[in-house]
Amino acid sequence: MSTSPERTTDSPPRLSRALPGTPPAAPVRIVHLGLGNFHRAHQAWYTAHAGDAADWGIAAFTGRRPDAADALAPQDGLSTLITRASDGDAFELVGSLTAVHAAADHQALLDYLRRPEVAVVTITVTEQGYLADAARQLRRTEAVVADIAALQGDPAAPVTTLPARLVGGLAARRAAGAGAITILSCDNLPENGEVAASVVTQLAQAVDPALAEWIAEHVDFASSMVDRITPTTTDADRALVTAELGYVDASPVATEPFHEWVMSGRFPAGRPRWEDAGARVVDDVTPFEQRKLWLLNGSHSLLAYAGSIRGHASIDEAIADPACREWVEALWDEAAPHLPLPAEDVAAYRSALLQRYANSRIRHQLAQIVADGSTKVVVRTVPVIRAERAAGRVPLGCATVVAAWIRHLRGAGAPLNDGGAEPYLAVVGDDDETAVRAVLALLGPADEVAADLQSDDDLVAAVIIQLSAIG
Ligand SMILES: NC(=O)c1ccc[n+]([C@@H]2O[C@H](COP(=O)([O-])OP(=O)(O)OC[C@H]3O[C@@H](n4cnc5c(N)ncnc54)[C@H](O)[C@@H]3O)[C@@H](O)[C@H]2O)c1
Ligand SMILES: O=P(O)(O)OC[C@@H](O)[C@@H](O)[C@H](O)[C@H](O)CO
Repeated sequence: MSTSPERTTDSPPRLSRALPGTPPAAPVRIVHLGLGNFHRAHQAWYTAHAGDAADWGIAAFTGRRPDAADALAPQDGLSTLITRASDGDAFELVGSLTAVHAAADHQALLDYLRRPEVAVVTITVTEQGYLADAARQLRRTEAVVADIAALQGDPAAPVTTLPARLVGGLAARRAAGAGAITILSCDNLPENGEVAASVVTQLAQAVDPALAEWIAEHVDFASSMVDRITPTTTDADRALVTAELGYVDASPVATEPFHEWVMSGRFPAGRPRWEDAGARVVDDVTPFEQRKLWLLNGSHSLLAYAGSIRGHASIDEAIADPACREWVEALWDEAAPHLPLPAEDVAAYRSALLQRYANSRIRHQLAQIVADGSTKVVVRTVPVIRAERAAGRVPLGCATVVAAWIRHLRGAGAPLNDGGAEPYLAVVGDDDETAVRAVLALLGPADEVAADLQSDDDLVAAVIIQLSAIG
């Protein structure tokens, strides 16, 4: 669908539902937490394309700062999706956001969750937003401790962390007798539904064990693998929308044509017919998650750290560098044998990824992808390192990710942007061998089934070699 409202004045009008040709607002039946670009290119797009879209409006809340709600409220939640193929752009007005709110508008969140017709809460708050450690235990940060105290005093008290916002909302739903609901994570985390369940349940337990019991009986924590490369918006994107469509959109979103959503959940209160837009509901999302996290996100991290150190600014530039391409292929060769999917599917996925990365019109900035390595490297790379070492091989591609990330933590390449980097920053300044062993100790401590990575001399040697090989 391409929408081009008539131009009525010399200065272009602001996008809003008052413009001709804009879709009507649907009743709110979905709440979203983490109103960012990806939500609008993905879940909001799928919802707009469901056959029953007219019944499913979204009330979206930002994760922390109010900016996205401030930009979208004056335009009634509408935004323009620019689907950016390698040979041109297509424009579409996405109208599934019925209401937008700042995260601080906690009472609005409680109000929505009290409504029985609200059936699904979707989440895109980044990996760090879950406040889970590697063992999925809720991190008792200052903000979490303050939120627990606030909810113990009053379940409707304003809170700030994702687990507490959900617990407050579920307490309101329980008190209103509004019944079962699905919480559907759409972040790049393995078993993201289980992670959400774990942090919400632990926080609820600390607030009120009876609420935790209610949650166990009434809340369906669904998992999903989500995919659509969606960079941050540029001024050029905004100018393009005005030039092409004749209205001012303060916050359009540019994205690639490819999109994928594979989910697993029970959806006791219903859901839109997302499969009409290509989504798949499966029993077990794990193979799809592993394929995406190890191949796509793992190579994105590699390209972001190594590529920016080598002077590149975006994914398309980095993948055109033969050295980066070789490391990416090595990483994929290491991950592929451990994916529980047919070899031909994995090969097709790899070749599609190369085409997606080469789309120079997307210009996905490495400075965006480098963020939060302390949470991302561990889930994207460590499982493959362990599987390859168990098979008796030294994984050079994975070693390159770790080496490039250490160089990044030492100040090379794109600027560091990682709230969880502290423990790593404390050790990367040492000599190479000490630093590599200390980083591997943090990334891969011993557990019941696996040895610690820091004592693996062959792996340590490979990472040290790659520290200089990156250039
Ligand atoms: N952009 C993509 O290509 C893409 C693709 C697949 C999955 N994702 C997932 O979506 C997430 C968001 O991506 P985006 O492009 O929309 O980013 P964005 O920066 O546009 O939006 C991020 C949202 O998360 C919130 N947030 C950030 N850190 C938070 C924290 N610590 N606690 C609570 N809320 C927090 C922000 O307030 C904002 O609402 C990613 O981290 C990833 O897990 C993104
Ligand atoms: O969004 P993040 O920070 O988890 O990871 C950065 C990119 O790897 C990611 O956004 C991908 O582009 C995306 O996952 C593609 O679907």
